[in-house]
Amino acid sequence: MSTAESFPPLKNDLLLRAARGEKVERAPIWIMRQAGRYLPEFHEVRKNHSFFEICRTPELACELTLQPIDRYGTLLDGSIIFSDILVIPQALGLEVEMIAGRGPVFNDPLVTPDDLSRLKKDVDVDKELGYVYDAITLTRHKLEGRVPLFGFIGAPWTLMAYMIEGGGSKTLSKAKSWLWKYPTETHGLLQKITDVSVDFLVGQVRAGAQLLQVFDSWAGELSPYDFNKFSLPYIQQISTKVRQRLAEANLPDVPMVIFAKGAWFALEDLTDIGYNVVSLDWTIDPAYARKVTKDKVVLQGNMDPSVLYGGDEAIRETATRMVHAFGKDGKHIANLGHGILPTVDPEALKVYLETVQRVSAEIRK
Ligand SMILES: Cc1c2[nH]c(c1CCC(=O)O)Cc1[nH]c(c(CCC(=O)O)c1C)Cc1[nH]c(c(CCC(=O)O)c1C)Cc1[nH]c(c(C)c1CCC(=O)O)C2
Repeated sequence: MSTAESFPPLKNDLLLRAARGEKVERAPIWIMRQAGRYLPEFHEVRKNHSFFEICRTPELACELTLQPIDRYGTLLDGSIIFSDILVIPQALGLEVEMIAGRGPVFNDPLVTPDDLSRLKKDVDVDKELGYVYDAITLTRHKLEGRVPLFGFIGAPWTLMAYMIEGGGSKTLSKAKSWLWKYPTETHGLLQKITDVSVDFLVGQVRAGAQLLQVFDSWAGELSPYDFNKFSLPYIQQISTKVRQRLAEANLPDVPMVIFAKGAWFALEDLTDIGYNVVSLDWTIDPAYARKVTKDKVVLQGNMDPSVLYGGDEAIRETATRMVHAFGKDGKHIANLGHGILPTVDPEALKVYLETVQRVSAEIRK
């Protein structure tokens, strides 16, 4: 395997500097789901391969990771490895398929704690998910240092919810019923996912990931009380243990980002659990977030992804307002408040990227 020393030198380190909380010349920008279905070049590749086949083929995962970087050039300051949060449930032994029009579907989701015996006992994460590491290493080379590369995972609560619901769900009532009916088994499952996640994130850094993001996409479905009990302790463990393990292995102490979608109530707690960056969805006002987080973390986000359907003028106006709201003193990584939607015009995203870069440079002069 390649060592960090053998990767091409980084030419644009704006995202890394901003994530560490340094004062930078303008807000860096990248977009959640920037490699995906809104790009015609994505569909060109996708029509010949299933989704998880792409994830498991490092050359294809690399090609898709690079598509937005090739298209937008210097308008993007970061990349994220093409993969999915559901590779961990797969590594634990569950079968997941991506069905057109429906999204992810588990063939045999967990129904009661008896089903936990179907999960693998000792998961050799490096063996099961080595294909992600290979994709990361290859991509670091092919990026040629243009921008840094994110690795990622789904948070334990979000993954547990998928494993029980068996796919998307409006209410998460099946997964939530576990919290109260089977609290002991729930904590056991969350711990198991956490342990695998720690190994997996360390492996991603060893393979070349320069930042890490944890997606707790379903955080906002929990009450504050249940979030504190069933999500927060595990995402905290992840940052603490990953940093310990990176130090022990002499690997770089990479910046970590937490995105707990919908969990506005947790904003203050999220500043104290070992993450450098807290990612905000669009329902949180940037000035409010700055006040609550007391400048302890870098903030990421947060334009409503649907504004990209609103025409160039609305995009410019909203993006400008957002950049001003996060302030000229920095500590902001621009993004959307959630992933870019699949039917957005790629030219609309370009307007957003251009506006953010221009306005944020202007106000910091
Ligand atoms: C919840 C979640 C998933 N996956 C992910 C999350 C967390 C982020 C979020 O909250 O949106 C994370 C993810 N999924 C994908 C990436 C790749 C990198 C990138 O952001 O560019 C990342 C970071 C590719 C993907 N993951 C998926 C696609 C589309 C697959 C296809 O071609 O059909 C892509 C490009 C499929 C996927 N994967 C998942 C769902 C619910 C779906 C279907 C619906 C949807 O796309 O939003 C699970």
